[in-house]
This record gives sequence, structure tokens and C-alpha cells, in this order.
Amino acid sequence: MSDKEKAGKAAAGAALAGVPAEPGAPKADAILSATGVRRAFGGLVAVDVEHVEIQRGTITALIGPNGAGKTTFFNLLTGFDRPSRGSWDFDGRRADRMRSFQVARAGMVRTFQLTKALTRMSVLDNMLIGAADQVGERMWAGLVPRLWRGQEAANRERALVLLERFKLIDKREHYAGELSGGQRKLLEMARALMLEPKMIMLDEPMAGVNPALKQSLLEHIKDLREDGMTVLFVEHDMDMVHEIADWVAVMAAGQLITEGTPDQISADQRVIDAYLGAHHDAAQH
Ligand SMILES: Nc1ncnc2c1ncn2[C@@H]1O[C@H](COP(=O)(O)OP(=O)(O)OP(=O)(O)O)[C@@H](O)[C@H]1O
Repeated sequence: MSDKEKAGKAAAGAALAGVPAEPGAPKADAILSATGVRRAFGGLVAVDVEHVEIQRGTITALIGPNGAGKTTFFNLLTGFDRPSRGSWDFDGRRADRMRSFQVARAGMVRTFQLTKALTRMSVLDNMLIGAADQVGERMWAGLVPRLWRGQEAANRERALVLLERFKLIDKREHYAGELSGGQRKLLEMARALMLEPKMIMLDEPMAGVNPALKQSLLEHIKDLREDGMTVLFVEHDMDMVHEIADWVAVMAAGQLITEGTPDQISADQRVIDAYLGAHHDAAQH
């Protein structure tokens, strides 16, 4: 472990010391604080979170069985979906009425899986529209030539620095579709960083990544914290959660059922039941 990583982990641990392992636990310095967030699709309540706070400068994992509402909750917080009710503050500003691009501008940025349209663009073009796609990828894809002309040199410079950091610089003129699964994940993260976020939200950053690249991705995620960012990520792989998360929030059937350190969560009977319950249900279908 590098000195920088040790310092980052220790600072995150100190910030969370004494926070009770219970849903909605207050944090000393919450960058995000959400209350009464509910999203129903017809009769199905996908998200019903009473209260949650995310401590600034930490890596928080959001876990829960399939269909727990994790992705829907991400979509709500980042303005890509609208709640049935609820409110939240991000970095001291009311954010629940913001549109997705306003949320991104305020500093809360999520990664997106590379869609078909993006895989047909070069890696560098993907970076240059990295900021823009938070307002709707399809709309912006058509504007790339104009962006190219109008772009500031600073954007290009930043893109190249990030591609270097994520070891994708040699691929900059390649189609994104030519990248391996792991390299795509790196590109998704690098694109989100074009916006210089304060908080980055990663949806299953390890899905489809081979073991060789997993370690490198983990290091990149820790670096985000060491650079002062707050990280919230959805993940199913508990080994990974143990390795990098300072804190874990658990959702089941739309609700936040508990929070705590990775060790506390692994030992929590409610968490074990939630996962076993989900498997049990699946087995019955
Ligand atoms: N647009 C939608 N219309 C109707 N139902 C939806 C919609 N989006 C999500 N749902 C439902 O809401 C519930 C929560 O889904 P969500 O994708 O948020 O769960 P998740 O925890 O991210 O699951 P996974 O781990 O499988 O990705 C599911 O029952 C899902 O079928």
C-alpha cells in the first residue's frame, strides 16, 4: 500500500469513526444527504429510501440483491429519472430539482456503459464528449464535429492527460468498440473525470473485467479518493467491496436496510437474509 493510499484510507476511516451501523446514520461531513426518496413504477415501489448520507472523501459501496433499486436510486440522484417524492442536497445545494447536466455541473457525475453509438467513435472523441453526454448522449453525438471545432485546447489537453493516466493513450485514435471489457471500464471512468467531479458514481465498475485488469481498476478507484473525490459505487462482488470500500450501504426491495463498515456488513444477519431471500425467491420462480 502506498503512503498516499494509507493516508487516504486513514482519513476516510477517521471521518467514519463512531458512525453507528444503522440505516440513515448521520455523517460528520455529508457531501450528499437524501430524505424520503421514493420512486414507483406503476404499483412497484423500486426505491423507498427514508434517509441516507454519504460522507465526503470516502469510498462507499451500495450493495443489494438484483432488483433492490440501486440503479434506479443512482438515476434519481443524478437527475436521469424523477422521484415520485423526496429531496436531497449535494455539496450544500438542493439537487432534487436539477436536470442531469446541472447535477453534473454541480459535481456529481456518474459513469455510463459505452453504448453502440459511442463504440463507433474514437477513444479520444469519447473523452471530448465525456462532459457533454451527461445532457443526453444522442443529442450530443450529432454535434461532435462542431464540438471539435469549438473545443478549447484545455479540453483536449485534459483528455490526453487522463488517457495517459488510464493507460489508454496509445488507443486514442482507435474505435472505443475495439477496447477490451476492462479498457472500456477505464474509458468510462476517464470520461466521467473530464467533468472534474467532486463525487463520482460508478455502476458495477468491475462487471466483465478480467482478473488482470481488476487490480488496476481497483487502484484507479482508490486514487480517486486520494485525489479528494467521494466515490459511490454499485457492486455485487463482496471481495472487491472489502478491498476498497470504507463504508457499505445495503438496499433490499427499494429500502436502505443497513449501513456500516465492510466487516460489520458481512456479519449482519439482515444482509445475509436479504441475499438469501433473493436467491430463495429466484429459486421459486
Ligand atoms: N423504467 C422502469 N420501469 C418499470 N420498472 C422498472 C424500471 N426501472 C426499474 N424497474 C424495476 O425497479 C426495480 C429496481 O430495479 P433496479 O434496476 O434499480 O435494481 P438494481 O438494484 O439496480 O438491480 P441489479 O442489481 O439487477 O442491477 C426492479 O424491480 C425493476 O424491474
